Amino acid sequence: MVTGVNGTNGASNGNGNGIPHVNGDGPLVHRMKAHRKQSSPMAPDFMVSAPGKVIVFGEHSVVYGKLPPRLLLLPPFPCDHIFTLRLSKSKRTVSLRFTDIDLVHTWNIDELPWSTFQQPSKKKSYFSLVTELDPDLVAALEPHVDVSPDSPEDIRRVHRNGAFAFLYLFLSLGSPSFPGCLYTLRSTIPIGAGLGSSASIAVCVSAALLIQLRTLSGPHPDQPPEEARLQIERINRWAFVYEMCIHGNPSGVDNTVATQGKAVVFQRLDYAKPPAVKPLWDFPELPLLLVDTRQPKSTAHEVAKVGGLRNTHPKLVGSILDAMDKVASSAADLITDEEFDEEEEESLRKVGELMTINHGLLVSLGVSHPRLERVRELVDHEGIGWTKLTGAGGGGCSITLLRPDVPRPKLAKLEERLEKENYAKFETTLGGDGVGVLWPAILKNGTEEDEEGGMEIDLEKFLNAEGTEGVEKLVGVHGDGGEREGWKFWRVESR
Ligand SMILES: Nc1ncnc2c1ncn2[C@@H]1O[C@H](COP(=O)(O)OP(=O)(O)OP(=O)(O)O)[C@@H](O)[C@H]1O
Ligand SMILES: C[C@@](O)(CCO)CC(=O)[O-]
Repeated sequence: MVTGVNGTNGASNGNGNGIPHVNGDGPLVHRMKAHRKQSSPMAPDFMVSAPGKVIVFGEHSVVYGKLPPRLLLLPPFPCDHIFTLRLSKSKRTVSLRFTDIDLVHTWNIDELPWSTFQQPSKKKSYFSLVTELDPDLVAALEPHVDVSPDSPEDIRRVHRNGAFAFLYLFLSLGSPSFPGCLYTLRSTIPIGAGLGSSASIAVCVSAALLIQLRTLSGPHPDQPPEEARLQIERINRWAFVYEMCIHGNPSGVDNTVATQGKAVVFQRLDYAKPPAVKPLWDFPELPLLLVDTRQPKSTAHEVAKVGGLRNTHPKLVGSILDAMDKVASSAADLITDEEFDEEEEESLRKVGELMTINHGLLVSLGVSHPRLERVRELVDHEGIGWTKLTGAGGGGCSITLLRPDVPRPKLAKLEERLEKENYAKFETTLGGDGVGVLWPAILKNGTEEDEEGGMEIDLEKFLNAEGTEGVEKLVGVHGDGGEREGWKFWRVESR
């Protein structure tokens, strides 16, 4: 949930503990449980967080919407965190601070191409379903997105993408009277590792802007599930637009799972309609080892590569994509079968075999990488599980389903080998919450300040937190003892 802290604008009720009035969904009254101290001038309005994801089956084939395209996903922690700080009304600037990629840029709000975005034929509403980027809007942003012209080409391109995606949403949703703002992001998800870092940011930016527009009333404890679902849908629609700016032709699966959380089966049959998303409440706790090759890759590049191969060999690639769909649907049937038991060798072996087949098909599409093949080789050599790449491939991460009886020394040997060869291993909690809001940005995080209502997370603390661990410790959604008091989530359904 999003929280208004500053009290300098309409989003706050004057005490800093109010929630904005809501367009369409009726007003929401929510009071902070804890007594609040005076806000510091560095305090942000609110924080938004969204998780990354692990694709267990169906990457790439999902882009082509085959029947039945089914994809199993698990969103893991860690999370992204976006922070927004509202400046004084007299400041007519919008600033973006993407610290992980050293992108800091400020635009003068009055110099942005509002006239193009506000034309009646172009203007979108906060609930619009946008399925392609408008070339006129893209062209209008062109003079504003080359924010690091003196940087090396690769950095320049990443900064350009970030600036472009942010401005596309900012100008589509905002208006020339939008107040001056600073958006600061720190992420605990490795970039370009196949764990959905871009989708997580897409969801954070979308949620933050929609909250600022006061188009979302939640999350709040008494929210009816239909209302929560509608709001999640709005966030997801605009997150998809952000993903289109970064990736060109995304399926929408990454932003969907980052918005909704949990494990889901995702289907996109028709791009003109929202995707069908089925949460899997009882997704088994599979013993997965997640390994990062530390080989950077680009989803846009890998998706374009498969597209090129499909154009050259339409029938052949078509049948490979069909086979991948069949693997994904077989896995969905298997895992949701009453007989499935994640502690039993037979059940795990069947899922493992499907992973091996899925990986082989991905290899045939050319989206593996020697460092991914090396992980598979090491795991196969020790005979301790089944491995596949996850996400777009071309580097990034692999997942290994471990056999139930793997002797500890064998696993330790593998981990030692991986470390020597510069791989990173992830411990993750899978199937967690989706987008969350901290409003106001006050959190009980195990310090003495908890007794006084919690610690106010100001921008300085946020920027100075050391590394991923520091960010997690300061503002992480989950503290050591479970969910942190403060963060709120849209609950789309109960079991
Ligand atoms: N922490 C971050 N700060 C700013 N931009 C980021 C950050 N993380 C990712 N991005 C944006 O997302 C792009 C990487 O997205 P990409 O889809 O290639 O990787 P991914 O989302 O981690 O992987 P996958 O799509 O396979 O899950 C970067 O080039 C950058 O534009
Ligand atoms: C490769 C892909 O299927 C998953 C990337 O995480 C692309 C997409 O679905 O947009």
